[in-house]
Amino acid sequence: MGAVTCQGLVKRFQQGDQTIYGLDHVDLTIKEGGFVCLSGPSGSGKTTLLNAIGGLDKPDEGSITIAGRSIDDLSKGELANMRLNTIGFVFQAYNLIPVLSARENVEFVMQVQGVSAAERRRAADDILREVGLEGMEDRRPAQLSGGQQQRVAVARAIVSKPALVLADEPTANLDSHSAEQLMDLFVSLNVNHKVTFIIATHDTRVMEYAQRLIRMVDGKIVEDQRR
Ligand SMILES: Nc1ncnc2c1ncn2[C@@H]1O[C@H](COP(=O)(O)OP(=O)(O)OP(=O)(O)O)[C@@H](O)[C@H]1O
Repeated sequence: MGAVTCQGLVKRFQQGDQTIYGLDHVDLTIKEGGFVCLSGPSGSGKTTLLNAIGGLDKPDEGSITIAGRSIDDLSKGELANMRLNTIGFVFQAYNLIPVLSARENVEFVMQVQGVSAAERRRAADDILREVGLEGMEDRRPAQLSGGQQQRVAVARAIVSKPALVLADEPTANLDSHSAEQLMDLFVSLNVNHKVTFIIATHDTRVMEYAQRLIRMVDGKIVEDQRR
C-alpha cells in the first residue's frame, strides 16, 4: 500500500533572476515497507522531494504514484483526502495546536476523518501509550518537553495507520535518548505494520537505521545505497 514511484521530477524555484533546481530529474522507486533515509547538504532538495511526494507542492515536471495511484492530476481536495487517509507527516517543528491537550491533538485528525468520539478517544489513548506518553494525555504542548511533543506529533501522524510516513528532520530537536526511542518506534511500525518510511535527515544516528540511504546534491540523487 505504501509504495512510492517518482519519475522525472523537476521542481524549479525562482530566486531573483536565478532559477534554482529544487529537484532536477529525480527518478525513485520505493517499495511498500521500505525504510529510506534522504541525506545530503542543506539545500539539496530533501524537503522539496518530501513535499512533492506528500502532495504539498506540485512539481513542474514528472509524475508521482503513491500506493499504486497517480497523484499528478488530483485536485486540491483529492490530494487533501489522500494525505488524510494514506500519509502521516512528521516535521521538525511539531505543529501541535497549543490550546489542545496531547489527546486532543491526536484526536484532531480522526475528527476530520469522521471517526466517532468514543473510537477517537480509544485510538488516541492507545497510540499515546505506544509512544510512551501514558499519563500525559491531558497536558498541553507547553507542559511537555521537546521530545514528548515530538512523540505527540508522531502519535498524531500514525494514529490512523497510514501506509506511508514522511518525516523531515524528526530528531533535530531531540536528545540522544529521545531520538533512539523515536527511531525504535518507527522501526516497530515499519516491521509490524509494514508502514513505509521516508526520512529526510542530517542525523547520522538516524541514517544507521536506514535499509536504504539516498544522498541528494543540487536536486539530484547522487548515491543510492542499499544495506
Ligand atoms: N519556496 C521556495 N522558494 C525559493 N527557493 C526554494 C523554495 N523552497 C526551496 N527552495 C530552494 O530549493 C533548494 C532545495 O531546498 P530544500 O529545502 O528542498 O533543501 P533541503 O535538502 O531540505 O535542505 P535542509 O537540509 O536545509 O532542510 C534550495 O536551494 C532552496 O533554497
